[in-house]
Amino acid sequence: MTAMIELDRLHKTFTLHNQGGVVIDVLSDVSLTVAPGECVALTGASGAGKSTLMRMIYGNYRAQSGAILIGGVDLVQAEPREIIRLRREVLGYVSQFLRVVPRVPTLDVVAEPLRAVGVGSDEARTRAKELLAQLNIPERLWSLSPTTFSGGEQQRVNIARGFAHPYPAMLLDEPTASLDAANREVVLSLIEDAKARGAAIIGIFHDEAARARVCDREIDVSRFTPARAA
Ligand SMILES: Nc1ncnc2c1ncn2[C@@H]1O[C@H](COP(=O)(O)OP(=O)(O)OP(=O)(O)O)[C@@H](O)[C@H]1O
Repeated sequence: MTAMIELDRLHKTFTLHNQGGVVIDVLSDVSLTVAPGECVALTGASGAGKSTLMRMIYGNYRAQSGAILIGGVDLVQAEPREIIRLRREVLGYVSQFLRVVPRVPTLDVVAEPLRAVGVGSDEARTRAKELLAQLNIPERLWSLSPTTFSGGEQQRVNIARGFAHPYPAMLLDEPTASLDAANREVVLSLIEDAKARGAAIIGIFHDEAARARVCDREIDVSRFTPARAA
């Protein structure tokens, strides 16, 4: 099957302009493919480069060389406009933290990614309600902005939002961290559903049991870490 996500000989350095222009070699020669329906876990010690790699795949960090193909579009070469389109239609990102927009009701926060791809208001809200109910957000909170919600409630709203649109490619950054057992189970089944409909997923999971259950392969990112001078 053709890959949905394909990383080809990526190289990433950071230049510390405020520290004498020191160049840190973080990742080199990263090649990796993820097929539709497959979930790959990034592992490796703290500082190995897992978050850096995720941020590169989402287009937040620019690679020095190599290619990041998402559904055939190379993010390394793409114009900002193209990256925005890709994030809206193709590439989802779910972190543990919600970026709260003040005054927008929770229901609309969750429905928004669907509205953005042209889904009608009623259908988008129906899907949002379904996800909020699944993630045990009490109905009395749906019309309120999540600004004042607890950390756990915000995390679950963020997950609902992240899974509203069926992205063909998804990046998951610790999606089960600090959830209770029941909600963790809901998130794992959302991931399984996404795989079943053909999503290609890359994730960071410190939760080993979660990783073992939903991931098909593990990639230890330290294999891409250039030997660093002491
Ligand atoms: N913006 C940045 N500027 C300079 N160096 C950075 C930057 N971001 C990350 N690094 C360096 O890149 C290396 C990899 O960091 P990264 O956060 O990707 O690791 P990680 O594997 O996600 O670690 P953890 O499991 O602790 O989150 C570290 O040595 C870090 O200091």
